Amino acid sequence: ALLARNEVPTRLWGRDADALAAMAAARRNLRYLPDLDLPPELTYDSDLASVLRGAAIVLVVVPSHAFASMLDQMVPLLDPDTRISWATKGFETGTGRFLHELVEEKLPGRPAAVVTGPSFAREVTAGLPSAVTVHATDEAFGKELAVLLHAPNFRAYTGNDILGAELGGAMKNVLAVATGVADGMELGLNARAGLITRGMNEMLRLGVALGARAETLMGLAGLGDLVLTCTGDLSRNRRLGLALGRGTPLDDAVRQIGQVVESVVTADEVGRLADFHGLDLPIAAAVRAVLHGEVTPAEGLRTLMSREQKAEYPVDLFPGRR
Ligand SMILES: NC(=O)C1=CN([C@@H]2O[C@H](COP(=O)(O)OP(=O)(O)OC[C@H]3O[C@@H](n4cnc5c(N)ncnc54)[C@H](OP(=O)(O)O)[C@@H]3O)[C@@H](O)[C@H]2O)C=CC1
Ligand SMILES: O=C(CO)COP(=O)(O)O
Repeated sequence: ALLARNEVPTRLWGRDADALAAMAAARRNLRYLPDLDLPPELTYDSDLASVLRGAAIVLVVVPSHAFASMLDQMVPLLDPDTRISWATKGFETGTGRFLHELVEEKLPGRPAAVVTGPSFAREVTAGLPSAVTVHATDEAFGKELAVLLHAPNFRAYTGNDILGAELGGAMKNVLAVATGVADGMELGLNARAGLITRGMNEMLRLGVALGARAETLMGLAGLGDLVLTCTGDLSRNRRLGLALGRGTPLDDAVRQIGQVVESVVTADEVGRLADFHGLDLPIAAAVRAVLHGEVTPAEGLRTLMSREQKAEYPVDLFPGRR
């Protein structure tokens, strides 16, 4: 909708031809955003080959668990000079691989970019002010995509730390569950701020271990999206936490939300990455244990609160930088 409003010729593909036809007729996304008008310039096509033919840029926004299979469907159909971008937040399910690693494996050398940052789809579609960031493997492509997205009420920044940008967007979903649980248990505003800040500490420590830049994680892709998702009730991941904190079983909570809740798979992948790098990330681990039903939210909280006292940053994250 944003691109079409910017007069960028935009074709929307989806796997459900009937849903697309209904969207085209109503000019509304009847299932997910039924009350918001979509721009008349947006076109719809359920044939993947025809929608990809001649496309200058593809923007993939399927859930992370579907990203690899979506790429596999697209690769044989893509023109050689089509550039690829995504707004998906998460890792390859089961391996902890970053999505840019999948793109590089399946489309080696192809310019690639992630669009990420604090941006609830509902608010962007409604034209409310938002700011995101575009991190790309190719500087010219990142700038071009940011220009296409940039609008009077939509700021698109650029960067070249694709790993950091992806990590921030994936990890904030797990941390949003933690703050949601605390709020669902009515633990108060101090608990919420403490969890957001100590969650940021976990994002920074994992990010630095993986080679991300701290600035990326302190920017829109990390802190910005963390604050949004931990505090905004439009967040599905926060709402999952709220429901768990109030005692709703996981399956019921996911069913009631009725959309993708990325943390359910991302929590495992964050655990996998943390283990691989020998890192102790207690909030992310507690979320994972709650999601697996290994502990109740109350037990998870007790474990977090009874950890040993220590320095806020026991290890210097940036040795030599003062
Ligand atoms: N919503 C938001 O505010 C934001 C979301 N994101 C990220 O975007 C991604 C998608 O989120 P969102 O759109 O909100 O999720 P939704 O659950 O609202 O929609 C997911 C869409 O992906 C489709 N889909 C699911 N599996 C497949 C598949 N295997 N092949 C093709 N299409 C598939 C679904 O189709 P169907 O309807 O037929 O099930 C649906 O249209 C996530 O990674 C999320 O973190 C990023 C920024 C903001
Ligand atoms: O990523 C988002 C906003 O930036 C959407 O968050 P949820 O997936 O938690 O709804």
